[in-house]
Amino acid sequence: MSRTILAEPLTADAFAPFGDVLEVSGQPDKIINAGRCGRYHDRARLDFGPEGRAGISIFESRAVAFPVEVDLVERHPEGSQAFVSMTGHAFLVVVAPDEDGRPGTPQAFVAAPGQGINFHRGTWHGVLTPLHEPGLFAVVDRIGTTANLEEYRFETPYRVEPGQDAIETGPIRTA
Ligand SMILES: NC(=O)N[C@@H](O)C(=O)O
Ligand code: NI
Repeated sequence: MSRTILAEPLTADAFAPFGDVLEVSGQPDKIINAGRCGRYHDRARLDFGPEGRAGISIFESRAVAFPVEVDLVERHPEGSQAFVSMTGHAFLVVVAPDEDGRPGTPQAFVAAPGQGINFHRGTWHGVLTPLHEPGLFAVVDRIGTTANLEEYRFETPYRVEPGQDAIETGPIRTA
């Protein structure tokens, strides 16, 4: 028996309690490269703790298809974690509020092509979940000597279905 949640489109406002959405939004903060490039400057709150350092790892993960069963979430108590698709495909993001040290009811979002995410330190989240192959991502997170990982397994899994507005199209297409 599982409980169903609907994945909604990822927006900065809806995701704000959990982290940052990495996307082109508003006007660029700086125009650089001889006017050819807009820089959307410093758009995520990164945190690697006093003992850790920033690292970029490459994740090559198998893609999944809806409905997606979520029976496990995790969090990183010592640092933030960012997922940046290297193929421009959509991916599923599952987060949950903390309720006295345990995850509450999860929320699911579909990150559209052109969106990445950065979980703030300690945010309960599902693991990297690509929706299209290849599931190739750059992951910016804490490198350190501790595990920096707390996992929680739900007694009853959640079944994530796409909400009607969730965007799943393939790679970003230039105009
Ligand atoms: N464990 C690991 O490196 N990845 C997870 O943290 C994840 O969120 O995918
Ligand atoms: Ni993680």
